[in-house]
Amino acid sequence: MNIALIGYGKMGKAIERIARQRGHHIAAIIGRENKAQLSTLSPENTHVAIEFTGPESAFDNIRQCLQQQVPVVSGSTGWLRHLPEVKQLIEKHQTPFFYAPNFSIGVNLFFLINRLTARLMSSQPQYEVSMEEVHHIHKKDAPSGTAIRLAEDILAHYPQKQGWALATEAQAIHLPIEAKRIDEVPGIHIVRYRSTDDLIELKHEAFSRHGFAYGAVLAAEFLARQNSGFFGMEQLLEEQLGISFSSF
Ligand SMILES: NC(=O)C1=CN([C@@H]2O[C@H](COP(=O)(O)OP(=O)(O)OC[C@H]3O[C@@H](n4cnc5c(N)ncnc54)[C@H](OP(=O)(O)O)[C@@H]3O)[C@@H](O)[C@H]2O)C=CC1
Ligand SMILES: O=C(O)C1=N[C@H](C(=O)O)C[C@H](O)C1
Repeated sequence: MNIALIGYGKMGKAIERIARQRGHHIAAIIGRENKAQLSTLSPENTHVAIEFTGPESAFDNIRQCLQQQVPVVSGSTGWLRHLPEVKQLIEKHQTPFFYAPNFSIGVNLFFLINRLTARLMSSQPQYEVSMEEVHHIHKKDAPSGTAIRLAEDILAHYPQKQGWALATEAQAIHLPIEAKRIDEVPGIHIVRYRSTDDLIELKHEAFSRHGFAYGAVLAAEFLARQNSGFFGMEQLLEEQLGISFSSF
C-alpha cells in the first residue's frame, strides 16, 4: 500500500519503520518545510495518508486530504473542536477518516477497564476520583488526548460533576487531571479512586512509541479497506479482537 506520512517527527519516524517492515511503500514524506507537497496527494498515488503533526496544524492537513479524497489516519491531539467540520467533509467527499487519541492496543483495552470501573465506583460516594498523566517535556497539549478520552468516559457515570479541569484550576465540581511533563516519558495515564480508608489505582504506562506507531499502521491497513465514514479503534479492535465495545 502507498502511504504518505504527514509530519515527520517522533511519531512519523516510528511509523515509517513499522510501515516499511510490513511491506508498505512510503510514497511521500511531508514536513513543515515541504508542506505545499500536500496538494499533490491523490487517491491514485496515495492509498492512505498518516497525519501526526500537532494541535495547530492537524485540522488543515485533514481538511486538505479529505478535499482531495485521500483517506486519512490522524493521531494528532488537541484539534477536536473541529470534529463537526471533519464529519461534514467526510460526508461531502465520501472519503474515510480514522482518528484515535491513542493507537496503542493496551490503552484501548485500558479504556474499557476504565469504563467498567467508573460504572462500579460511581455508586460509591466515599471515593473521590482523580487522574494524572505524565508525558515528555516536548508535548504541546495538556491534558493529553488520551486523558480527555478517559475523563469523558468517567464523567458519563458522574452526572454531578461539571466536566474535567486541569488540577491547577479544578474545583470540587470538576474531575481533576494533573498533567506532568518530565524528561522523555512516552506516556503514563493513571485513574485514582481515593477514600479515607484506601486507594484504587488504574495505570497504563507506555515503554516506548512502538505501540502507538504499530496501532497507527494497523489503522491505515484497516482504512484502506473502507469506502467512507468516521472510524476509530473501537471498529478496528472489534474486527481484529472480536470485542464488542458497545457492551462496555
Ligand atoms: N494518537 C496517538 O497514539 C499518539 C498521538 N500523538 C500526537 O501526535 C502529534 C505529533 O506527535 P510527535 O510526533 O511526538 O510530535 P513531533 O513534534 O515530534 O512531530 C511533529 C512533526 O510535525 C511537523 N509539522 C508541524 N506542522 C506541520 C505541518 N503543517 N505540515 C507538516 N508537518 C508539520 C513538525 O515540524 P516542526 O518540528 O518543524 O514543528 C514535526 O516534525 C501530537 O499531537 C501528539 O500528541 C503522539 C503519540 C501517540
Ligand atoms: O504527545 C504524545 O507523546 C502522546 N500523545 C497522545 C495523547 O495526547 O494522548 C498519546 C500518547 O499518550 C503520547
